[in-house]
Amino acid sequence: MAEARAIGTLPVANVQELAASFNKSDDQVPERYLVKEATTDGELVAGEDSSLAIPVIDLAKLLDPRSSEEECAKLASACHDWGFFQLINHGVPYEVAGNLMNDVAEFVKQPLEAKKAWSQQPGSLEGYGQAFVMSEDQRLDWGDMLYLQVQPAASRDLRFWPTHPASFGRSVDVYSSATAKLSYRLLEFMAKGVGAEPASLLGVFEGQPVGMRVNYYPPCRQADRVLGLSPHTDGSGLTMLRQKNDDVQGLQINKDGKWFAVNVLDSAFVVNVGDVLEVLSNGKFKSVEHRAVIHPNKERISVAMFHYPCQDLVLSPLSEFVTEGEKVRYRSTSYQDFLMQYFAAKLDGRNHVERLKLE
Ligand SMILES: O=C(O)CCC(=O)C(=O)O
Ligand SMILES: [Fe+2]
Repeated sequence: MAEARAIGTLPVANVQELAASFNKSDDQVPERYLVKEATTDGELVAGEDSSLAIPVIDLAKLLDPRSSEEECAKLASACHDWGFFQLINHGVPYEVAGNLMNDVAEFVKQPLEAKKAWSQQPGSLEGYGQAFVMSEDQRLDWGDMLYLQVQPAASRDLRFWPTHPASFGRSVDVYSSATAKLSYRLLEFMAKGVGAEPASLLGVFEGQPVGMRVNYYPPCRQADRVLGLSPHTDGSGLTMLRQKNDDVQGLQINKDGKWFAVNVLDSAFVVNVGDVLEVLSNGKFKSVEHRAVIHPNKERISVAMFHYPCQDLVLSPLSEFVTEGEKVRYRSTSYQDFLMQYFAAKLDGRNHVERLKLE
């Protein structure tokens, strides 16, 4: 990620502060945050009915030889049809995620002046602020972020790591080691689910960088006129997300042109396929467009862990994933170039991965 660190974003107002005064006023949403169409317009499927909800995958079933094959197949179709699933029985202790979420909430609660100690610096992706703001007239998202490279430990830039609360660093360390290990297990089962040898896929990801993004979405009185995070795909391999309050919905997934709201199950990870994994799998797993919407009177905090591939990767479908007689569907590119482009543009649906498609 060294090169990616050379790119940055334009500084913009802190949304937590803005929301605090806006929500007490009678004003209209500031022009720069206004979406063209209300986020409630168009078809939105709430996902109460299980056939309309993202699939649930059970790690205990994947690990049990009696159910593994069936669950692997379910995992593979979840990654193909939805690009998303919720993972239960994942074995990451409740307190490991709980400690991180508490520390993150503690960080967010501090006054802005205190948080400024960890602000993004010009030309840097890491730190507290926003991302993907490339021009003065770009519409802005209703949220603040803290982005850090968290693994491997030697790559950490501690200038951006909050020292309040004091346990923050330790919580991130324990949590990110756990999600990294879990991501390798999942990649192995995903490969098996499509009949591919897992070794080369694992070789691309094991021991490689992990980025962490804390998303803070303040409430907004006119919630349907703003977006917390614009529609996008993730530039990673596999992303694993948890949120602080499981009762506040925010994440929505675009499937067949409809937005599906995700009801996060208690203590589950929401896992999704990123652009890199779509390409490596020759499209057998899909990097699906998603967005975050805002609640009218509740804040929401989510933490996304981005599991990246090795930095010198030539990004192209792995031969294990190109079935005999099947076409190679993506052109080959240097992963570094891909990443530079990803972080040097505004969030814009599936455009990064679409550009790599051959058909
Ligand atoms: O907050 C969410 O639910 C979505 C976050 C997300 O998509 C991201 O950080 O890339
Ligand atoms: Fe995302």
